[in-house]
Amino acid sequence: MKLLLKNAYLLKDPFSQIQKTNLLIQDGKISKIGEIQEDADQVYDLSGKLVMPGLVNCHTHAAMTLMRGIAEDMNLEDWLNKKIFPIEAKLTAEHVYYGTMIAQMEMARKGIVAYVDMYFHCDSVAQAAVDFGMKALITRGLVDIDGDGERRLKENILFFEKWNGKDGLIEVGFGPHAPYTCSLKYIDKVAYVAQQLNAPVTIHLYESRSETYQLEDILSTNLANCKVIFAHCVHLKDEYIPLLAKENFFVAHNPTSNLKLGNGIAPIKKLLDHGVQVCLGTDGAASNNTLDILHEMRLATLLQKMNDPSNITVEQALCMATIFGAKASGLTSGKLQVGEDADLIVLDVQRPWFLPFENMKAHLVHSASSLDVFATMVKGKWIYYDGNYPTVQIKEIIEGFENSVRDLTQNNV
Ligand SMILES: CSC[C@H]1O[C@@H](n2cnc3c(O)ncnc32)[C@H](O)[C@@H]1O
Ligand SMILES: [Zn+2]
Repeated sequence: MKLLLKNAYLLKDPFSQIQKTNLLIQDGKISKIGEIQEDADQVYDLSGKLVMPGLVNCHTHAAMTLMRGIAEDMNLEDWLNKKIFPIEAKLTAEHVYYGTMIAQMEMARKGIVAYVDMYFHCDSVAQAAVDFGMKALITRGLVDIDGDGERRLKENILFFEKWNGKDGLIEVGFGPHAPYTCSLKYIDKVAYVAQQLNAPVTIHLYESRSETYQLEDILSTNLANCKVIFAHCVHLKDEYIPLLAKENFFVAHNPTSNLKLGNGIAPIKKLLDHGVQVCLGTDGAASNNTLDILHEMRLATLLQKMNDPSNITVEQALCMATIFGAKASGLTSGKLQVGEDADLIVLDVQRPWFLPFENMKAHLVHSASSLDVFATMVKGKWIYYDGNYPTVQIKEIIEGFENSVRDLTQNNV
């Protein structure tokens, strides 16, 4: 299958100049950029539109769309213990499928091509990603404080064997939840298994003020040898920052969730200055309440500028949302060049807030909103195009989602 995207403005990566050009996409990959004479099966005239690398959401719990708006104005501890955990105890595979589907529809609408998930009923998450055509690094959330950690780890291993690499869309990793729900011994064991399987790990770290464990202890486990995405890192002691500057470590910054749950602002400027690889996440829809990486990119940037506007540049912001997220997730390249998967988004830039055109990169960070996203493509397939979701039956999904919410909230509100 050959697709021709004609007359588009192209931003190949955060550091390149925008140029007007054409892209040929063949069998899911970018096969040519420039003058194209070849015939294609489908031709799209993208005059007035900008094509750029798709955004990556490096920390979420997709199915928590089911709990969006259910617990507002609470701190992390009460939010989790009083509201979220009791509802999650009732989750079924079917609920997670529909919750994940709705999350994916939202993310695709907002220009996200790939996400990193930590949750339960992972077969449902993976099935939803494959059915929708979105890329996902999926981890089984692992906890051992209740003595049932081994069973969960076995489940994660079986899930790895079944789904890792599926359709070039799915990567499977391991998700020890946090140092306050996992013993050091358990984190060590999970990381050992992940290392043997060459699988990535993601874990919540230093999200709230009450998290006072020692980073040296966490990094004395096998985690040090794994590719790890540390979500949050808000309450890091200064001396811990250099310990995270490693090729195999990434920090997923979730500014909206951190503010909304009253946890504060992560030291992103300091992390970047020390060479830590920072990417962006939304966290779940129950603590955000949107799944919008363009919004996170702008908020992250503004928060770091609070004391000094030179703290973070337009290019750094775009890198966090694209290339760094791509590298952290391992799902996509974050760049549009020949030979790469066609994981891209199309923005309608014929709007007053994208003028003057010359300063487009700044507009992408500081003026754009997700409503400017016109289309989203993963591996050469449109998963969102001008108001439509070509891969799914929207009515059936909304019905399944609404039934799931009804199941979960009966006798609970
Ligand atoms: C064990 S599966 C994932 C687990 O994480 C919970 N969760 C969602 N958001 C957060 C957050 O901000 N901090 C800590 N834990 C979070 C989710 O509800 C699942 O139980
Ligand atoms: Zn989280």
